[in-house]
Amino acid sequence: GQISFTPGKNTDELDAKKLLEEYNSTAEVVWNTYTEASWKYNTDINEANKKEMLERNLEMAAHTLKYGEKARQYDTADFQDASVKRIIKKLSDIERAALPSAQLEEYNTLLSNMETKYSVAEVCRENGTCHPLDPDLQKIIAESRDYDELLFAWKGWRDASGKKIRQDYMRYVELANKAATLNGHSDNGAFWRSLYETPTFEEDLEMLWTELEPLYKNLHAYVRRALYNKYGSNYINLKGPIPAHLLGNMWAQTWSGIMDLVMPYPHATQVDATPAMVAKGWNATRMFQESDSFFTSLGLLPMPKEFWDKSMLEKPSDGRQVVCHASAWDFYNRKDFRIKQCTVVTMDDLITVHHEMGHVQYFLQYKDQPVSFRDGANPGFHEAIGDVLALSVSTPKHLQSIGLLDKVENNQESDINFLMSMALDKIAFLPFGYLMDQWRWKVFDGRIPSTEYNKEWWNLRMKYQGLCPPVTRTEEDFDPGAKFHIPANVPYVRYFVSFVIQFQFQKALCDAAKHVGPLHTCDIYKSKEAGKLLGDVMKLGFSKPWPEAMTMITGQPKMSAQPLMEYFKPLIQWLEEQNNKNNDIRGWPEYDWKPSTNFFLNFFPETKGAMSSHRGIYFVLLL
Ligand SMILES: C[C@H](N[C@H](C(=O)O)[C@@H]1CCCN1C(=O)[C@@H](N)CC(=O)O)C(=O)N1CCC[C@H]1C(=O)O
Ligand SMILES: [Zn+2]
Repeated sequence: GQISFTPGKNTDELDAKKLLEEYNSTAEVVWNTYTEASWKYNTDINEANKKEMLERNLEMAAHTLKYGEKARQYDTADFQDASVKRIIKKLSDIERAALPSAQLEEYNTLLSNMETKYSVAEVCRENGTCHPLDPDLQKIIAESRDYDELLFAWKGWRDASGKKIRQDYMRYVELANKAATLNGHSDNGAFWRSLYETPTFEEDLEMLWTELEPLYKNLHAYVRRALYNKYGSNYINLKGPIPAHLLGNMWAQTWSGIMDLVMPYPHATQVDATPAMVAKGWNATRMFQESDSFFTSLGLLPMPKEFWDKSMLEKPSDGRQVVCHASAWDFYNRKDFRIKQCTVVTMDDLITVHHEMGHVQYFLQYKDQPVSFRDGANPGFHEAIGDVLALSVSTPKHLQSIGLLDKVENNQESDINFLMSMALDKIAFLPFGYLMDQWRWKVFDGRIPSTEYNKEWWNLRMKYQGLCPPVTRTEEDFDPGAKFHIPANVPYVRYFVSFVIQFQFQKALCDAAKHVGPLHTCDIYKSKEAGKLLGDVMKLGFSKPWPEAMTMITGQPKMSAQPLMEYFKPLIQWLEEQNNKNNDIRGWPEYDWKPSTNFFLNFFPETKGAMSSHRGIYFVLLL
């Protein structure tokens, strides 16, 4: 047929293949050098390490620019090799390397400053003790049942973190958008969405949310009732939003921290393995070994020696400042893979261990792909792997088999207890996973101007999560900046995608493992068939469009909420009955209700406990 080509473009496929070989071998060296410098900075925050990391980042950008410009010379329309076409297309988007060098330096400096401010932020009491997020403030938010102590941690963290990066963030948005437009995108949000290669991506997400919202509203109503029983009508309105600091997590993104307040049947099987982990002297290494054993039980790959030698599995006690937010690292030399996690010995962190180990398993499985393909089929796939295995590990049966639960019964009440604990993480998360990038996409495309950053943040928190701030917020605040992924410039809708597809994967793997019975009781431990399904998809990396990978696992190419709804079916019915029995409405129509605020405590949190003393009275006299 007619040979089509763009005048002046190179259509020589062999040429292109040679270019890609050169790109791949040089990229491994440049990316490895940068990643080592980034690791050094993340595990020892100081000016020297920051300087080195920024320099290596510029070298990496120069490499991206050089090969990006070469890649753009090709017209691949008539190429035979689909992989060559796919890599040329990916290289042609050079992201931040498109910025003029002065702006690239400014951009990289902004990013490292924002992430550092977040990572070193702490909240100090009047008596001089200061609390970092990890582990102090997270522990208070998860364990305290004192409304004002929770407010101290919640407000303190936002004052110490988000508030401090608002200016940086405004400039970051400008530069991120400039880089995106220089690469042909309308804005940075459009660039982020393009990674899914799905023209109907936003509509697909909205449809999934529409299907899942009723589950969330039933859970929200039930939890609101439990919090009403605990904190009373001054602080909880049964027809209104829930104050955001009462859900057991600093961002109210998962609610398993308040399982004790919502436990359906206190006398049936317990589900929290934390006490047993502590009693049996588990430490971080033990938690990672347990996870490694689960992966290898499926026939997947063990962690290499470098992983155990070079990872940072606990918060250092030698005074070094580190980025504590857990993360998994690929060093792009096919040998070196690490996790950095300030691990604490809790069930919640055992789940995070599996999440991070899922990333490293993916790194290991695709390590022999060209660097351009060393990514998830889509970002949601990368987030789902570890969580799928954690669905099996979390079952009471599996926890008992590893000595973390003693009494396990097979009855309806125990089932409901288990499903409630899972719903507090998986269903509670959905609106948060969805709203994070709803906010950012609107910031990038200009629908949210910087004068309304915080107002629109709380509008979305109200609309999707049915939460309200416990104290008045203004545009002096910057609450989105109090969540790691915002200063760290990490997209978030990947987690919403993951929380949906991980149940599709679980259903498919449980079928492969010949599981019989309800989906929520499935434990794929030791199933080589399940492991093969997952391993074969991970080996592909980013080499094929994700619907092909989805079809390899589930037999069909689309995201679907059905398996998640099947998994939680028994609980959804139970919640409906409970909410009807309590005559509780679903939703928060009294959206402008506010919890009562104790004036002194909001402005003088240290006066907590000193209220009855002279100071309080003195203040009144002053007034
Ligand atoms: C605890 C977890 N840390 C992230 C993750 O593991 O995704 C870290 C930080 C940002 C990216 N990242 C990586 O490790 C990447 N290098 C992985 C990759 O290679 O793509 C995290 O942030 N989570 C887990 C559930 C919800 C969310 C949260 O806690 O809000
Ligand atoms: Zn992840």
